[in-house]
Amino acid sequence: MKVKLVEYLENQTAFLNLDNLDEVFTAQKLAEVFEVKRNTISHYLNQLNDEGVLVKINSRPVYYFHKVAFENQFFLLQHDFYQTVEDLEKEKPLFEKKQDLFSLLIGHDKSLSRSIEQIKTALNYPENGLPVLLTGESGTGKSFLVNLIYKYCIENGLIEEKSSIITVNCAQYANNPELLTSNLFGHIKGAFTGAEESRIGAFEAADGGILFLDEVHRLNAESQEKLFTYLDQGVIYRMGETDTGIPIKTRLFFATTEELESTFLTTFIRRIPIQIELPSLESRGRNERLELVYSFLVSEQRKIRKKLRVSGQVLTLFTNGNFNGNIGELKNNVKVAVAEAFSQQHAKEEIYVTIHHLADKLLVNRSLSLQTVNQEEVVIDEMTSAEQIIEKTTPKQQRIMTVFERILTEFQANKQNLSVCEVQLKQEVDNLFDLLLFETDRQQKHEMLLYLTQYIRDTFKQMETSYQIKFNGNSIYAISYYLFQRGAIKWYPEDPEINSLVRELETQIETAHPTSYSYVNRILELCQPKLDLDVTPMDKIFLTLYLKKDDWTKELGIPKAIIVAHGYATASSIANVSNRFLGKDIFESFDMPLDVTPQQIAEEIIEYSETNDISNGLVILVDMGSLKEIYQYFPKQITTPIVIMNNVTTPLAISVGENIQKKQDLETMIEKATERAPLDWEIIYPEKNKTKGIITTCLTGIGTATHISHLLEKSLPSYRDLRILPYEYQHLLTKKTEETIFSMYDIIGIVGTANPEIKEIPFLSLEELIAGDEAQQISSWLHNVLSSEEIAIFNTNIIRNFSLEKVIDSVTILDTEKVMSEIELFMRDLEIEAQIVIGNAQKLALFVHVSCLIERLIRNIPIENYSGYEELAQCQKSYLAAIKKTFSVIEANYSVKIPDSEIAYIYDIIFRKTDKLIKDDEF
Ligand SMILES: Nc1ncnc2c1ncn2[C@@H]1O[C@H](COP(=O)(O)OP(=O)(O)OP(=O)(O)O)[C@@H](O)[C@H]1O
Repeated sequence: MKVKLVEYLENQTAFLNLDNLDEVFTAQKLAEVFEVKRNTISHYLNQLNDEGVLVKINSRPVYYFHKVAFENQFFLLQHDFYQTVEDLEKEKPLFEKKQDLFSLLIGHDKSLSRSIEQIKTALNYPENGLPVLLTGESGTGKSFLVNLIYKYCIENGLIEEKSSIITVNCAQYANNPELLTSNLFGHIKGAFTGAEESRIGAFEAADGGILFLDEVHRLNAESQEKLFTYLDQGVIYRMGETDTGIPIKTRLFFATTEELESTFLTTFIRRIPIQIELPSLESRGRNERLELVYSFLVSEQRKIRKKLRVSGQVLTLFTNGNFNGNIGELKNNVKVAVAEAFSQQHAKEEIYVTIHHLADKLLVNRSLSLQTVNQEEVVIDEMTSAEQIIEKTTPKQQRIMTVFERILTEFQANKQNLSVCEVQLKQEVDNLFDLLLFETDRQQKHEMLLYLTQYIRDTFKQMETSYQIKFNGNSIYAISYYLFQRGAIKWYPEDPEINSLVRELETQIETAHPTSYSYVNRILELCQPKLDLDVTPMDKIFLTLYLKKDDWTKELGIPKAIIVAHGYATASSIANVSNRFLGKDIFESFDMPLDVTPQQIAEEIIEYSETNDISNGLVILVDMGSLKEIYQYFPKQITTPIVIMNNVTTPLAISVGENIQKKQDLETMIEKATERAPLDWEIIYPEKNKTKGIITTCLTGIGTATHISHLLEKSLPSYRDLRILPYEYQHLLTKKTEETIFSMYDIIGIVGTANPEIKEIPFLSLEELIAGDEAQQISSWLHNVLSSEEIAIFNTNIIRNFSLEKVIDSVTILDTEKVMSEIELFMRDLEIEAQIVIGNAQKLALFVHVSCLIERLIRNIPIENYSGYEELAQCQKSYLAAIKKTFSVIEANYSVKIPDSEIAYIYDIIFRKTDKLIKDDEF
């Protein structure tokens, strides 16, 4: 009875109207429906309310409805009990989710969102829509998608309800091409031996509906020809009929698992304007794979009708497994595992799926050894939906969404003028991040969180080195927690009005804080591939508002100031209060563990000074400990005066901050501070001897520069007196030795993929290093740093570590062997096409550059600007065209598109290196 009652209410709730609540939701009416006493029903209803299954509205009469069904249909509810409908309506979000049939597709809001947009465009195209070709490996959901399209067409009145969807799998007719033609186009009597009657084919059967040709690359010649006639003229000819064509209106969908390079497909593709590639399971994000697993488990639970408990390890293996048969194979594996568990435990109340029920293949999978995120086990009963499981594992998501909605509402209410409401928006974001910081239990050693924090920390370090900035220590945690909690948020406004509101806000934020915005973009760009992020404008808005600072730039001409204190938030709160009081972000803060040693404090400060422009001095406020102890660890490379003061308090920080703002000299500042209260202080003046450093750099960004630096570090026998410093190429190129790094270190050389042309500093190109001829050059830089034995070791290591394979292997995630053979092919084609001979050095450079380039394209972060492109394009049209043409090998193999800017960089590598600009007419 109780189960029936839930089922009944679940169905009814889907039709609930809050403005006019139906009496089927009252105990009275339900008692009538179930033909039991009102008291009995009331008892069950209240019990189900206590269990959180039903929501109760305590008005007159009292209403009960199904919570999950309500949430699926309308909006999320925070409680199970409300005094009135109005109370409940207060939780109604500003922007309701719009559902359509395609939302049944997992990935509709992620990997498939662009494809669904394209499909809708094709379907709604005037007259009869446009034909669409779906490509993708087996099991990626091509048939599933076409069936949904059919339902969508009916639901939206694009085709009539009675019209059909006809599917023909062309591969099934491999041995009987005639039959395929006849089945598709029909035949007239006598068309071939045995054709005793005229027959219609699939085209005619699908007239007014949808025709889906699966494995279309197996179409025989005759059918191809007939298909082209249909595509060009809209008529078909039955077999044996040449005169009268039959006009047909069917919406055509094709699918193929083949690469689009066979001759037939090439001719065919020209006639099909829309091609959609369905992503392989592996290329879908982790969250999306998890969603698929949950939804398959839920549907299995519905079949066995028993409580299903699934171990975390099983979920991890399903999510990370290697399934060549993609979603189809994953689905089968889930089915088999549940069936296996069920057959062993069918007498039990609850079926527990563990790794013992998995196919062996899954267990030998590499994923088991990968220390990736471990899922928590889930329990699924008849009331659990896949969305619920996802939601349960990520409860804070809702808050993030609510804050985002509030921000949008605020922005809208202020006539979309950021300058008027920025303070409130910033406040909202700060509160949210504070909440995430304080409510996310740091002890909760969630693998994912640890991984995220570590990765964000590394990313920040990278950014700090390349941009010479310093992030607040807390922001590493705040951003990691944000990304952790935000996880798989699916909500992204589909409503065009809200969408444009979001864009408008993003644009205004970008205009108001271009530097912070560009840092945020860079952070997200660096994190996106590693963290499986689905970056939305919401992230950019949140993070820019959170991180924005007025003094990212260096031209303030005042000393930098930091507060270092023991305790979880002591330093950051003094810094926060002081900065707010001073109206400027004067202080950075370092929260140190209680047991930190003076040496660690010194190291933290040294690191800060390495990555920040401290040429105007550095003021350090600490809370305790002997200053002498701290500064004895300061190395020789400090080139600027440093002030250290002890016993930091908020009033002291404010006083120092005020003097910093007034640009007082350091001695005066100390004098003023000591007037307030006695305190210990020290000033350290710089010595001349700086630590030596080698810069690594790369045209294509700091990522590759960092990889190169690791290889160099690995080659060094000791790392004591030499630092390897990855650095942004563009900064070196424009600022040369004015960059702070040169005042911090005695730079003895630069290694990289492009020469930043700094006169005073020797440069060694990566390809020279790989070629090995110039290895001595780098060791000659090291004479004063390493002993001769160490140099010998270094030389051997360099030869080993800088082999071409090693370099490519370490700079990209690609399959080195495969990518090398493709680049080789590309270079050969290019030599033929452009009638040139590419020198060995350029070849080495191309190997490294192009493999990084392929990876960038796969990750969708190409370099999009190339200064002077117009001019280059005019003078070197044919060479650029030749590169572009030969590059199509790589484009096709990786399904990527290469932008003109990247072509220009390749041009540079091949031609500019030789320093002779070849005129087009020589070509
Ligand atoms: N986006 C999706 N969301 C939920 N289920 C999906 C999705 N895509 C595919 N599936 C499921 O995966 C299974 C395999 O999909 P489908 O048979 O459509 O693949 P296919 O690409 O047509 O494969 P083949 O080329 O082998 O015919 C289907 O049972 C479908 O239920």
